[in-house]
Amino acid sequence: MNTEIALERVSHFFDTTNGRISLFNDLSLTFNGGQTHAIVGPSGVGKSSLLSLSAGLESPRKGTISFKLEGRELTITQLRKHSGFVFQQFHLLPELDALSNVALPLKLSGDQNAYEIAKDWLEKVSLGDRAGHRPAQLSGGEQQRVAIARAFATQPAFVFADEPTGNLDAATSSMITDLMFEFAHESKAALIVVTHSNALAVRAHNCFALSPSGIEEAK
Ligand SMILES: Nc1ncnc2c1ncn2[C@@H]1O[C@H](COP(=O)(O)OP(=O)(O)OP(=O)(O)O)[C@@H](O)[C@H]1O
Repeated sequence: MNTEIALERVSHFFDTTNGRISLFNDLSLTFNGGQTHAIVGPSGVGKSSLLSLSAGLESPRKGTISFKLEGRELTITQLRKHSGFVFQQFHLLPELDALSNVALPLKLSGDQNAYEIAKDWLEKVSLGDRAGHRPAQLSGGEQQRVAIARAFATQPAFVFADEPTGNLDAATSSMITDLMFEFAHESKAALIVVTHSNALAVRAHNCFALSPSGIEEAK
């Protein structure tokens, strides 16, 4: 299956009132479908920006990024329909309960069985009994499990995760990492994850180390 995100000679920078912040120059890499990819590197080097570009949330200043699903080029709008997201700060809607948070992207895509599917996913992350609880009534680890259920419930081809274990203790991080990798393997989604956690990075098929001088595959 030819599913991939390909960055070709991508350069990115921000022009600020204090001058230009250059992140990377002429960077080329491919994230293949059905595989797990970690992006590691020192703070401020541009990992989150690289993830954002790879997810089509931002456009690079120079170079091209193409998205393919089973050999077909995807537009950004099509890519969005096939993408799931997990963030360090969970990004759940505070006024919705766990079930509605997971059901929301399914409802937005017109799925008639949104609530049944969401219920199954909450059970998969062992939160079936917390379906009626809002994010404020859940711990950080529980909120991240809801976010993971939401990300995978739509059967995405690509899941983008930015520091998904950044705010969690070691035991909870390990549980969250297990869930993400288990679901990525089961669903054959490409998982692209930015992390400072070595324990998480070593689980990925590919580990890309970003540094001021460029990117290299760490294993
Ligand atoms: N919208 C923006 N405008 C100006 N500068 C930005 C913007 N977004 C990011 N930056 C800067 O770009 C650099 C890279 O940021 P980015 O968040 O991608 O790094 P990171 O490697 O993910 O860092 P960390 O590991 O600390 O989260 C930082 O210096 C940041 O301040």
